[in-house]
Amino acid sequence: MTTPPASPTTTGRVSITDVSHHYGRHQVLAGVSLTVEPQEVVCILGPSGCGKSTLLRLVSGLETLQAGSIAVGDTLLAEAGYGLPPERRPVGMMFQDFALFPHLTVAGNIEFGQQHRPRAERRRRTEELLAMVNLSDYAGSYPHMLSGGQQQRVALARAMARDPAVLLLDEPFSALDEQLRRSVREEVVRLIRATGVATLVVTHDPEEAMEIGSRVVVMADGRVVQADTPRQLYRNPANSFVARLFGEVNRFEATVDGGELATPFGRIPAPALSSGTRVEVACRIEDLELAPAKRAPDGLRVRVRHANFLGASTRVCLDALGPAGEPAGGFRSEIHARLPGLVEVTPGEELVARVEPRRLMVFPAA
Ligand SMILES: Nc1ncnc2c1ncn2[C@@H]1O[C@H](COP(=O)(O)OP(=O)(O)OP(=O)(O)O)[C@@H](O)[C@H]1O
Repeated sequence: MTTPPASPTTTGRVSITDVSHHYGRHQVLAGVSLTVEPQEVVCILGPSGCGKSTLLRLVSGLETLQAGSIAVGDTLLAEAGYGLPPERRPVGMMFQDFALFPHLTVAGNIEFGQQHRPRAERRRRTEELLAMVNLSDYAGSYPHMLSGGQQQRVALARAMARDPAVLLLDEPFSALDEQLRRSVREEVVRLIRATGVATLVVTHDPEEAMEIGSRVVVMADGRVVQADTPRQLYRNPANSFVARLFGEVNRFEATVDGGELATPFGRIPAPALSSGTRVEVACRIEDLELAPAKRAPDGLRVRVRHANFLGASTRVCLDALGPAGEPAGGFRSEIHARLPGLVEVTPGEELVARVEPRRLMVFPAA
């Protein structure tokens, strides 16, 4: 007999507090804390091996918690030495490969895990979920008869079948081809938001994280590096790693001198840093403006190496020049700009590059 969920009414904020985890002597999570509010979709973003899936497995109960605590509202799911069994946690999980049962129909897949419910109620809930994911006509079909996007929606309905307070999605769209991914992603996120369940999505795709997460938790080496809105992560990254995760940047070295930094794009104030501090100055390549040298006396002199038209934008590769037109020293001389639409430039052409000072990002030197 299957045990019922902790409580069908369990709800509230998901709190992951100071969670650490080792596999043998290999530490994969080191003091991770994060929260997800009801109705919030939070993405966990980070490179392969940084511990994202392990964190989801700890929340679902597939892995035993070694340190820290995990709770939903007032219900403790796990702490060191204690863990609710997975089937009693108010958690729904959807995996990268959908993991549908091939021998069960669509309705059978969605009914699975609802054994604690009386038969009539199970049927009713399955019908509701089929309608929610727009697959009522496919109740008797088998998974192999459905498209990738339809299978994904069945997997979502199955994850929702026990009315979870928390939905965990592990790389949910990576098995879909590029064309399908965007439309399925929009549809699934719309459905999730409509249900109002607190949702954690693991991805290694920054664009996907920005598109679906109201907040994004960036992880590296088992730690949270920054947890913020997509806009903050893009405009105010905590360090150079986060800056580069969300797009290409030009990076320069600089040294603080009398409360100011001399950058290739002019001097900027750095009142909080003492003289002699070495820093990295970075700017997004789309924040660079290019102008003909004659019309713009101020700025960084650059010479076009080559340009690539990419449809929505043109990416221009440039050499930074010193005041007398020689290749500039003191920082990497190759820089890039991404300009909207088609931009006609000629290799060898000299231009002036400018960046609004507020768009320059300053980080500790690596
Ligand atoms: N059951 C296990 N036993 C031993 N080591 C494991 C186990 N599961 C994961 N690891 C290791 O722990 C680290 C973190 O794995 P995890 O799957 O959590 O990372 P991830 O960020 O989800 O990576 P990916 O994006 O590649 O899925 C990796 O180095 C992995 O090899």
